[in-house]
Amino acid sequence: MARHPHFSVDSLWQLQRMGPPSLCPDGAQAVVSVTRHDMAHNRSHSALWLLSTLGGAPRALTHCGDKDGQPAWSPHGDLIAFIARRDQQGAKDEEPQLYLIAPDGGEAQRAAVLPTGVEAFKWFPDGKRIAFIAWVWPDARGAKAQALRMKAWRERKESGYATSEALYRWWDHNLPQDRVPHLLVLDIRSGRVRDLFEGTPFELSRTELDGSCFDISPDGLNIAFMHDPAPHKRIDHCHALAEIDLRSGAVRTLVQDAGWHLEAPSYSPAGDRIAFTASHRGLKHTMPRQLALWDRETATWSVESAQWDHAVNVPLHWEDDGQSLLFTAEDRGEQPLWRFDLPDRRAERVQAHGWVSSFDKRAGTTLIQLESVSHPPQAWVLPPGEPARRVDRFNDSVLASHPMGRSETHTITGALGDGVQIRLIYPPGFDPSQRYPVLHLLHGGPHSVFGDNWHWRWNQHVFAAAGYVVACVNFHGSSGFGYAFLDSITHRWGALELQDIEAASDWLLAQPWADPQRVYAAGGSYGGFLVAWMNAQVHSGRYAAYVCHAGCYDWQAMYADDAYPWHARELGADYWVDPVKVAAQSPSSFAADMHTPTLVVHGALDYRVPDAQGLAFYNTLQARGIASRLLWFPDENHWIQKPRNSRLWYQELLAWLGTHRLTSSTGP
Ligand SMILES: CSCC[C@H](NC=O)C(=O)N[C@@H](Cc1ccccc1)C(=O)O
Repeated sequence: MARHPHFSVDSLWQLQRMGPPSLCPDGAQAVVSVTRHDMAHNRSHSALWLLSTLGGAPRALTHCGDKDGQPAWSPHGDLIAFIARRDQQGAKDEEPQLYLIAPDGGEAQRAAVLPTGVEAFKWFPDGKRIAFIAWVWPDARGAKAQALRMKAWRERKESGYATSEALYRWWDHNLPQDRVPHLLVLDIRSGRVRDLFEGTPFELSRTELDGSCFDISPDGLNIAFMHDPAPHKRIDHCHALAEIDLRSGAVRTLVQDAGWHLEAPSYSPAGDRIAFTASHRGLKHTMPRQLALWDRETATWSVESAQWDHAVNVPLHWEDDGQSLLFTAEDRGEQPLWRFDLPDRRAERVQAHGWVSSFDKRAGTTLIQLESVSHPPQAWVLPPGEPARRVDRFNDSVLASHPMGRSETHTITGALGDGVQIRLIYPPGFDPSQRYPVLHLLHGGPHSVFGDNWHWRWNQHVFAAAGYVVACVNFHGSSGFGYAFLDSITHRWGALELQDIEAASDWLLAQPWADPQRVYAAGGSYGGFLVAWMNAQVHSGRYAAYVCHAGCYDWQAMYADDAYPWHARELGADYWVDPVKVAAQSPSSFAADMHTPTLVVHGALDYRVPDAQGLAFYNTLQARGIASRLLWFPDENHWIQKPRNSRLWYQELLAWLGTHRLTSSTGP
């Protein structure tokens, strides 16, 4: 029998990545964007595909585009709109544009030429108009004036960026200089565009610019949106909900409360209520998103899920009867789809197990994208009263020909005597009578999780197939284990997490298969902070080597990041108020105690954890004569996203780990 090669970074990049689905009105088909990668040419290509929920084979819908994304089926089913940057009809798009295509064939047509491009959009219920988000110059009136400003901007010879804003960059890009995100409406037949915020001080959230930041009422007469009501925008401001009357253009505030951050408005089927998420930032920065409702008749709002210890994800999807809502929410390393029943304020799982990354529901048909630690998102239809049925086959042959090891979870006793979950991923053909190296992968956030979900960047199976038992500890501060667990690390970053990781290492080292000379830890961002922290806090000879990817090293210097207004709420103080408290949580303060070989990785375009953090850490290790290596990418951000850079990343990590083991002189 032929032996299949193990899963590797090359097999990872052979897998196709499916975007969120949009169902047609009768639920018989869904459209998705599917991205394929070309390792040889270091390129990616996205096209639209149709999936039948009734049993037919998937069908490619677009062929000419290169980056066709965010498809949405029109309310009458006759068209699919999507966003693309194309070279067609004698014009090359300078900015992403809206395209329309008939689901049964033909090629897509540009819906209009939108000078400032389009970020996200939604169909009006009449199927004749589309509301979309674009970054516009607020002082320029009309499409012609915007086009002139855009042309002048593109042709300028200076590259300097000048701003007086507090919020001017986000993750990996500068926000467009002097432009703000507005909501516009395109009339498809006439091509006319109206800027709903023109001449007003309103703008959408500068950082959460997707279709969930606004919603169109079922009668098409109003649009509800979230926005920062303060004139000087900051990421730590609480957002309010407002509604614009499309006939008069008048905007009225629906809910505004300095303590509550409000997001993702969604009209009920009758339009009489708006569901949204609310988190009480006035109390704590870490407060979870709860489900809330605004009532038109009484003009009052209420939190509906206060007694349910889960953080509600967006989007919120109303069931047709207006009595319940669908959304996803994490639960102990899973992320099921839930139905929240409004009359008795109770949540029940719609999908029993696993990790639902996105979903849609039309005409009684529910389509979910279900992933696990061992496969990327797959499309499943959930027929009422019947077992779930898979409706795509995108990656089956690649996965079938690259066997993976099994995975399981254990609960150990961690800091404060609490139960802490470890997810283990074993090498293929794992034999417990043999010895294996152990690799901790530490997640970022800190308020996120290594759940039963697929990872493109920290793919556990690539490491497991190279021979490591991979251990993912969901340390204190992780999401999905209740609010007390999530908030327990606030103002003392590093302390409890380290106890959990160390307890997990004790547990792992007690297993007969664990090689005590080959225990490693690697992590990105907050996970990178943790490995830098471990390097100073854990005694020599415990871990053979570390990998610190985009790690936070010095919380004072981290003020160069785009999230600086959040620091004090997590660390307990700003550095000028209590420098000792901030320094006590910074790995840089303990550089003299570091001793373990470390690979430092950083991308120069990372604005969340600027690369000066990684460079300072690496230079310190070099200056101190500790074995270290730097992998620096001039063209990557917080994440390594290009196929060839990703391959180099995995190769460097595996080579680094492979060359380090403890000897009798170094430990254990
Ligand atoms: C809680 S503040 C950090 C927010 C954020 N969380 C979402 O992932 C984040 O970017 N975390 C970084 C690490 C970091 C922590 C604090 C300030 C800047 C960056 C991560 O991705 O781990």
